[in-house]
Amino acid sequence: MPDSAREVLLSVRGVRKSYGARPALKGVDLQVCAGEFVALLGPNGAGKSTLFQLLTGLFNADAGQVQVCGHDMRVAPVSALGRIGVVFQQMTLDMDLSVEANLVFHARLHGLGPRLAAARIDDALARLGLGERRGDRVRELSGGNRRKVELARALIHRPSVLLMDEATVGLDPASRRHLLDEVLGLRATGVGVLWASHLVDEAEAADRVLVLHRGELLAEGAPAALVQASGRASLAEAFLDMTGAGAAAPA
Ligand SMILES: Nc1ncnc2c1ncn2[C@@H]1O[C@H](COP(=O)(O)OP(=O)(O)OP(=O)(O)O)[C@@H](O)[C@H]1O
Repeated sequence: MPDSAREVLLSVRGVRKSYGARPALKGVDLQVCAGEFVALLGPNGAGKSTLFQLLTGLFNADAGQVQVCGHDMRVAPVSALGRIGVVFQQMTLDMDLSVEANLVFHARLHGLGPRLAAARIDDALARLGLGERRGDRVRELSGGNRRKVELARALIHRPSVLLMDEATVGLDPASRRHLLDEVLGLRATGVGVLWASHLVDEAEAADRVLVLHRGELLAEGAPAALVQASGRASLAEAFLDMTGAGAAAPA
């Protein structure tokens, strides 16, 4: 369970979604609190992307409720979405625009004035070690640096909740580690993170792990607690027991 002393930033209750007759989410409940890193671990087809689409307002759930900082996604979508930053599984930068132009575009979408946008872009690029690359077209960057730019973009409006959907897919081990460490470091700023992955090692440092399988949450707890409850030696083995998935190690 989440720490009851912390503010709940993201609340999902009883969320259901089907594609035709096929259920993708069968009544999911979860919370993410301020300064918390929650790993949503699930094999392919578990329903992670469907959940993220609901959380980002791309479509509505068949039933249930999503609230961001107290704003209901159905009733007040603009307020709810304004508190969210997201990095989707598929890259969504404009490859032919520069790093800076991509960030400026997004800052304007969020209503940031030119001065504030410039200051935040300077700050983000410096922190991510991309200051020298600001004028480069995204097409010229490595996969790891593209993901860093997406992270900078997701944070430009200072969201309360950061959603990361399989954000390390296709990255080499060092780039995966850098991105994960960068996001783990956001806890100190009070941002609540929901990190979806099928890679167990990415969940090892989470405050809580949620195991999603075939549209249902099978387990929830700190990594060590899940391992202990499973009677297995590692989180990877516990996850394999629960899901039967061959997802313990990165591809
Ligand atoms: N647009 C769609 N139409 C029909 N079925 C879909 C659609 N999108 C997802 N599904 C099905 O819903 C279930 C959940 O899929 P989803 O993509 O949300 O899972 P996931 O955990 O993100 O998996 P992956 O890591 O493979 O993307 C799967 O059975 C999938 O086949």
